[in-house]
Amino acid sequence: MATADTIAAIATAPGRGAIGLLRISGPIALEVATSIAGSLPPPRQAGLRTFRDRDGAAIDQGLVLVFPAPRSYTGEHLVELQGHGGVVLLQLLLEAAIAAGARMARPGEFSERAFLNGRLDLAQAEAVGDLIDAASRQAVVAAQRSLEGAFSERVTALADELMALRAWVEGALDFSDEDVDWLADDGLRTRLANWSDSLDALIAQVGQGRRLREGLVVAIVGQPNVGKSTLLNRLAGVEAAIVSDQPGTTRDTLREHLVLEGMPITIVDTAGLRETDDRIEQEGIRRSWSAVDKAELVLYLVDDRHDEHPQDLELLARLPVDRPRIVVRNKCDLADRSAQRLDAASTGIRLSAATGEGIGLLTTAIREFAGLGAADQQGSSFTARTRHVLALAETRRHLEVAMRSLAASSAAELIAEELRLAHAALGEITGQVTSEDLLGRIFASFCIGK
Ligand SMILES: Nc1nc2c(c(=O)[nH]1)N(C=O)[C@@H](CNc1ccc(C(=O)N[C@@H](CCC(=O)O)C(=O)O)cc1)CN2
Ligand SMILES: Nc1nc2c(ncn2[C@@H]2O[C@H](COP(=O)(O)OP(=O)(O)OP(=O)(O)O)[C@@H](O)[C@H]2O)c(=O)[nH]1
Ligand SMILES: [Mg+2]
Repeated sequence: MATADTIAAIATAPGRGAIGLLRISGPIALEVATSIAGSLPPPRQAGLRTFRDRDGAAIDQGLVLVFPAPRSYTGEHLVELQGHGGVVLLQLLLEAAIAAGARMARPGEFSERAFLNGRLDLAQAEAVGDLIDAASRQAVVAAQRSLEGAFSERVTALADELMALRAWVEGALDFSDEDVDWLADDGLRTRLANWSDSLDALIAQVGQGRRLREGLVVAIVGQPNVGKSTLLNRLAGVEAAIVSDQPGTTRDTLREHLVLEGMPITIVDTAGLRETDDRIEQEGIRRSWSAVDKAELVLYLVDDRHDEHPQDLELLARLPVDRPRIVVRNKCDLADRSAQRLDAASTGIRLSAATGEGIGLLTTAIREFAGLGAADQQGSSFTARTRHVLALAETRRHLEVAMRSLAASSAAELIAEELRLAHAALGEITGQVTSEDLLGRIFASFCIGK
């Protein structure tokens, strides 16, 4: 694929640094670099050169690295000028490259070219972005697995199998005159069912990968004074929220971003839920319910000393029915153990936000909810994005229609069409099937120079 433009960008983070990198890619990259560095070292060997700005003034001494097409990151001629990390200096280098015929690269344009030239598929290119954004060691390891192709391989394997199934069904179409009832054969049904199982396994894994990347929003709610703000502070490890023994302390919702055993999560502390005449507190409580609406998981806090409080049962019933929740029985340090009340029967996780006792149980429960399992099972996943989750869901929908049509002995045309659509949805993940619009959206979120 020929790209007419030669692009240039500063590839190191903005601001001063030890080293700064100008990246140039495209048909005249070597000429552009020569005009700045005077001469080029042999391919893939660093050479020390004096860099000159557009007016010919020597401005830096740096290393030059040449990757002739097609063995480069982008698949095009690519040159790196590795200078000192000065803000003005790098700007002058960029201007010199532009004066020599390059243009400024758009964000992600190097990776986009790598994709267009077949050096990376789309899921791998996205993994480059995920790697840069990774907020935990686990997310780094997962993104690296996607970058090396672990996710793409699974998608491609599924797509290849689906291709074979489509050939089967389309074969039935071709021979429909001959009264051979290919589709009545149980073989197709079995293979579709098996394929569906593999798809489900991938969907589960991709759900975990998305969590690693995009995190989880968790709201802490409950009656006043049960210790919601104390729990937020405990999980965040800082005194983010005001704590007091006065019910109704928290008014505004308070958000803390944290990484819980490798998983990015946003915890929202809320105003305690109760009937009140105080206008400000009423507004706070309205915000609590709105936080519940936005949360993927609700931690419903109760005071462990109070047996099934009618108010709590009523409030729990007011949570949206499909909203996942964990009942947390706080202040277990104060609860009377000798009484052996309903402990065995009562549900929920017992902990003390004040002392930290039992917090590990909560962390584990949150991880399990997110589908991430115990912390020691790390590294079996890869990163994935909402886009991938949606594409797999679309694949699944078409597959279901196809399977239902098959069971109902519908026309082979119908089944073939649904399988074709399933295949197309799957192909969007690796970029076998794409639109300009999709590419634009994906690469625009990258850094300049990436
Ligand atoms: N200086 C520098 N460091 C960097 C990068 C870079 O572009 N420049 N990278 C930027 O992402 C990452 C490394 N990833 C890279 C991936 C592929 C190729 C590349 O040139 N591939 C060619 C040749 C491979 C080879 O030398 O054997 C190819 O695949 O054909 C370069 C860097 C991180 N570190
Ligand atoms: N002993 C003990 N005290 C706790 C525990 N958690 C919270 N407290 C105390 O309970 C009181 C209320 O705590 P908060 O965290 O402010 O309660 P809240 O649920 O945020 O209350 P509102 O903001 O009013 O809704 C404070 O005095 C805390 O120190 C706990 O686990 N054990
Ligand atoms: Mg509070």
